[in-house]
Amino acid sequence: MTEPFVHIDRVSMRYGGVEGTLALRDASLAVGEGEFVAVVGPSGCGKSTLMRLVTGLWPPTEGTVVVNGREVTGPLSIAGMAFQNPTLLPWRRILPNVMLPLEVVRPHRGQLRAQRAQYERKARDLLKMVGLEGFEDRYPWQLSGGMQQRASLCRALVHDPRLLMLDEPFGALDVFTREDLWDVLQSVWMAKKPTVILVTHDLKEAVYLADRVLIMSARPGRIIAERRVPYPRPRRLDQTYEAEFQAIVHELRDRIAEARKGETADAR
Ligand SMILES: Nc1ncnc2c1ncn2[C@@H]1O[C@H](COP(=O)(O)OP(=O)(O)OP(=O)(O)O)[C@@H](O)[C@H]1O
Repeated sequence: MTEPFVHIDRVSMRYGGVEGTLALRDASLAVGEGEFVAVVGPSGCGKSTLMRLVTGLWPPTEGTVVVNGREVTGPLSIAGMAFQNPTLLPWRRILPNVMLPLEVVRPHRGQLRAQRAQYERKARDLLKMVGLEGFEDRYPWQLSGGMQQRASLCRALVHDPRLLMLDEPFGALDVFTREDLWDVLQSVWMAKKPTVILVTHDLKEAVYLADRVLIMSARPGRIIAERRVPYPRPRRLDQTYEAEFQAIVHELRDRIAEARKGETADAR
């Protein structure tokens, strides 16, 4: 088997010193290059913690995280990220907010001055794709929460990251916007094939988007099971109403319910 693009190997994470909260224990996970995985599990089981370790925002207490053949020891520049709360800079208009990674991430930051028009076109195309054409010159506070979230997604994608880390990016959106953005994400994935790790509470979303759904135990979290999703792409929203699709969603729900029962004496 080829090396996984993301390899989390027996990682534990304790916040706040030896007496602190054990968020992950002995968690392992391998994701192939270009694969789309979703991570689901009971609330508080350590999903966001897992994301922070992969992106290098926190170091693990034990174990290793390797991305693209290198151990992660600090913030990862090849990753695009989007979270549940849009984190746009309030003093910047939408277009420069979306273009921010191009100012920060190599090799783009060295090329930005020479290729500004091209980069700007790309940012505008993404904004158009998510339905924000005409809002490029607005400030974040002039947009609804859902619109800000779309802009955040554009910012996560603008530098064509090889790794896309999405932590509940659609959690706060209404169902129609959410489903629109699933298809935006699906199209981007089909076009560019980034490796994607998506944390979500929405099991339908997980099954619709991922190649593989990973199920975490209750805290201290680790991956306890996985479910492959057999459908070729592009997937269509009407498939989500089919019996087989719904059976997969139910199977995941049952497994998470079981994981919650194991919630635990074990949590320290
Ligand atoms: N910065 C922190 N300091 C201390 N404890 C933390 C910190 N971040 C998370 N925790 C604790 O670690 C555990 C796992 O949190 P985490 O946010 O990773 O879970 P989650 O699965 O993403 O939760 P949810 O499903 O509710 O979003 C929780 O008990 C949480 O309180």
